[in-house]
Amino acid sequence: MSDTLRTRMQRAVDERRAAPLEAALADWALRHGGSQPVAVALAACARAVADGHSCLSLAHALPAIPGEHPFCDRDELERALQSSELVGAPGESRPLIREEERLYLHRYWTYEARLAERLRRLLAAEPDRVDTAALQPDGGLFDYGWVGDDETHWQAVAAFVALRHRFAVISGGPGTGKTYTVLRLMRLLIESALRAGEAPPLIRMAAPTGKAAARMVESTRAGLTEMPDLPEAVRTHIPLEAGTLHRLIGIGYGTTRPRHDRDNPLAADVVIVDEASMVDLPLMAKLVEALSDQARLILLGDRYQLASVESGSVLAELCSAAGVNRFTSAQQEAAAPLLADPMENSDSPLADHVVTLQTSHRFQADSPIGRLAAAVNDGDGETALAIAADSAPDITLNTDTGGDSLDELVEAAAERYQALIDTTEPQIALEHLQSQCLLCAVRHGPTGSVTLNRRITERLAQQRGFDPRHVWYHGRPVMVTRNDYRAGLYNGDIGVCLRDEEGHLRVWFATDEGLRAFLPTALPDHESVYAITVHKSQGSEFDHVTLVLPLEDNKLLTRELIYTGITRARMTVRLFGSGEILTAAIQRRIERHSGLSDRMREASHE
Ligand SMILES: Nc1ncnc2c1ncn2[C@@H]1O[C@H](COP(=O)(O)OP(=O)(O)OP(=O)(O)O)[C@@H](O)[C@H]1O
Repeated sequence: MSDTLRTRMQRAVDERRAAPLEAALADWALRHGGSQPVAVALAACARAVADGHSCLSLAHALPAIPGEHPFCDRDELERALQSSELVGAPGESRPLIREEERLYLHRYWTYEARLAERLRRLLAAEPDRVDTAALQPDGGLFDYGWVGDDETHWQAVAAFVALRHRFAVISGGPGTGKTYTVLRLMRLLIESALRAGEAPPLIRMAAPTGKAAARMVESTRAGLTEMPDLPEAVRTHIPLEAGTLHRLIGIGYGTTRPRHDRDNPLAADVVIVDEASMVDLPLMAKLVEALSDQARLILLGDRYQLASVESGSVLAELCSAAGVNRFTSAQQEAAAPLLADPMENSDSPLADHVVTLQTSHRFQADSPIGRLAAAVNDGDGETALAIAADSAPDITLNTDTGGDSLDELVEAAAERYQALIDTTEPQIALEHLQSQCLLCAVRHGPTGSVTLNRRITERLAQQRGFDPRHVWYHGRPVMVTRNDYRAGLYNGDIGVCLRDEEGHLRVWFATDEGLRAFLPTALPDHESVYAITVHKSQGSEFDHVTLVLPLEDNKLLTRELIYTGITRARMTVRLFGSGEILTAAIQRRIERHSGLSDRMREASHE
């Protein structure tokens, strides 16, 4: 019998329905006394994690060998789980943990439980008294020019929330002023310590990727130039450095155990994390464990963006448990001078910690891209299509995705990328790359990034007479796909290969230290970047974006993916895909199973 299961699992691996790890885990379970349903459940848990879930939700589906029907019925599964030595209750040390309708790999149960426990402690800390005077119009810190008399200045409220609590989330789309808010918040924290004769807080900034960290520094510097009245005594305590979260908590190459944890906490009074939507469950759990007891954690990000490719969507879950700008009555009272309208009462313990900024200061409020993004977030495919069809030149919609149309897309892209071949100036080539991008919803298939990269390379080679089989050529744009701290190149960095006067090929990047050239052989992992996936584009912005949808609907096409793709554009968006596929995508939400929201809800009943 067991051999049958092993054979079936192996067949699933051979047919690429299952990963080798799933078969290995099922085999391990059988060898360690697990029954067949338990072996299949263990493999299914590993698969759930690989698919981005924190656990296997038994309420959604019974465990199955991928591509087959559930392995057994619910009763048989219950009996198997209850009688197995491999399955334990929360807190037990067993490979699988059963908690209500959720089945976890032990490690993921621990991440989730510890994250929730630390967050609950942060939430339970006595709120600080905040003098709202500095945040009001007369305080002079926040520009009230754009806010109507009967409107709430949500940036000021976000600063209030982060000053009042040890844990705060400031969510907002591109240009909604997250950096603007955080700079003023840092100023208030530093000034209040200096006034009290205390040491100013040690503030550390970090982001999930090196590139996002570099952008954080860039925005902070730019924001500081807009604060000419900032006293020098305060300015010197505002950090002008940011690193990856891995680096912050001391996770090195080849280890997943951080140097900083409960026993060796981080030296930081305030930790500010940007692009927090990209932080997965294990990393978020390690981050909160590394905080000292008195530290303040501020997460910045966009609740509507795609989550990390790894398991968990912590930011989105915390935000959705909090709702959009609703406070408990106690907090409404404390924030009353800042709130224009009475708001709906919330009884979620998270509500007081989350503020959503909704006004972009980079685009006009009623810009077509802003309206399209809002319709996508509302799941309103019909309105999204109407905006897309009627907003040229900001947005254009190409619903004819036939072969000719795809050929034209490749042809037009190749035409534009000729500019990289026509220049020998790295600055000009890099600016050109910042100005436009072809974003693909998927990696494989006729409209996937792999195919489009290949086709554009071939077309350029034909037009410009080079051999497309040569990996390196003058004008090749590349994206780094792995951090290389020594080289100072990070996952997501985009560079361009140019031939210098002596005829040598060098790859140029705009880094913190200005333009730098690398030997092609010295680059960390990388790939051509005429077209990239929406996932890879997170944290980047371009003037002009073409978002290419697949020709067939697919469960990975979600509202979050479409939103992330279109909000990468600063000026224009071209949508390439059928109306049906676009609306189907807008209606589909990323669904990730986890127990985090339930655990946080429990906090209110403690
Ligand atoms: N209240 C405001 N009054 C005037 N200008 C503002 C205000 N808020 C933000 N801005 C300006 O809008 C621009 C975008 O703000 P900021 O960089 O803080 O946004 P962000 O949310 O951090 O954006 P991103 O997510 O793209 O990094 C900046 O130039 C900033 O100075």
